[in-house]
Amino acid sequence: MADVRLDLRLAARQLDVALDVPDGQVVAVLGPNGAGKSTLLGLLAGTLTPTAGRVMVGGRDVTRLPPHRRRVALLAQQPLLFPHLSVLENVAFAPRAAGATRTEARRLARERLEAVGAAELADRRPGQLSGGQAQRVAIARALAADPEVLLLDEPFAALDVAVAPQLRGLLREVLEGRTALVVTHDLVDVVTLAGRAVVLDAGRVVEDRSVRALVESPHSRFAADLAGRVLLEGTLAGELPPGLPVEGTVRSGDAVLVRTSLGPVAGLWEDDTAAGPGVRALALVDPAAVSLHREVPHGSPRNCWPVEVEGMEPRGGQLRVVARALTERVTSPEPHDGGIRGPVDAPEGGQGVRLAADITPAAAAELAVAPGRRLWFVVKAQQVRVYRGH
Ligand SMILES: Nc1ncnc2c1ncn2[C@@H]1O[C@H](COP(=O)(O)OP(=O)(O)OP(=O)(O)O)[C@@H](O)[C@H]1O
Repeated sequence: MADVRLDLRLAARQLDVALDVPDGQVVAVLGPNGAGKSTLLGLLAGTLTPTAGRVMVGGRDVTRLPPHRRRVALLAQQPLLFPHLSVLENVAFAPRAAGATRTEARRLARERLEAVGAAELADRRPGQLSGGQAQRVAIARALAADPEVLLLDEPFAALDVAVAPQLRGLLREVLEGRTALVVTHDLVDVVTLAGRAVVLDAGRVVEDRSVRALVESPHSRFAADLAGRVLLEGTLAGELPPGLPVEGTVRSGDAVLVRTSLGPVAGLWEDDTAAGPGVRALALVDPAAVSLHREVPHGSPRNCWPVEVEGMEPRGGQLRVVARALTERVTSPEPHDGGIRGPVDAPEGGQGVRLAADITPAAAAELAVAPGRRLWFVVKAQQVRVYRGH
């Protein structure tokens, strides 16, 4: 195994990424469509050539080396096996190309097939394999090349959901202690395979943190979506809800207001660092903490957003209601309880912010939730986590 250090630009695709991956670390590479994930893997594997920069693998500069001399193996979404060769010959191909004798290459191929639970498939042709079997063979082939770095491009995307868990287990074993980059859109892959997550957007790294930190306190909308949360960006407001004993500097656990495109959002500052008005802040809303109402409810400090329902989808035993915020915004009107008195018009741009609430099917039926229906999304200030943005 080896570490990877890269600092690459590819002008034609507006990619500019620098990344160091220590020996033995598995990094999930995430980001929206067109962010540059596959381009990054292509540059590492050697199928694309950078405009500038370099790739180091274990201290070797491989930037100008052809793919087969990099010791970097790419496992693609489709297994891409040679159709005219048997499974054994497919796996033996890489060691053969690297100079092993026919006997030695075949012995190694059998060993690799054994390791991925596909020994009995050795004599078949790729056309006689299921999708999951073919992907096992592709894993064996990638390993047979004895790579120092493994690249995986959405390895389960083309597979039946029923097959993915077994292969994920296998891949987890295979990746143990290896240096690898895994491109995926799947949260399950991220948490089971990787310790670190890098989020790309428009060819740049926008987040680079531990998987745990990423899903707990996402900084990008993409990471928040992945973690099933709603992220509202803004700045800490200068004035605080009346009655709350917080002035000026804000410390962990304090009640705060964040000015967002939805208007002021009330939450709790949960950041190790103290902050003051004007600091860039992120408010994280857990859809499980959001309730739906026909009317604005009264009570403890709450954020209340009028919304128009867009749709619903099953989520565990719940229904996730996705809705767009409408313009005006109101929070509970009692002056004594620290709520923001309303109604308050949300600034331009607030309309259209997408919010989500997880409710029981019974509640959905009771409220007659359906696309186009106007309701109130309500979340207690105490359940909105606020932390520093970048
Ligand atoms: N073969 C190509 N020729 C020219 N431009 C391309 C090519 N493939 C991708 N691009 C462009 O390069 C940029 C990065 O694309 P890339 O495929 O790396 O994104 P991605 O993050 O892998 O997306 P996805 O999640 O959709 O696979 C995009 O702007 C895309 O339109």
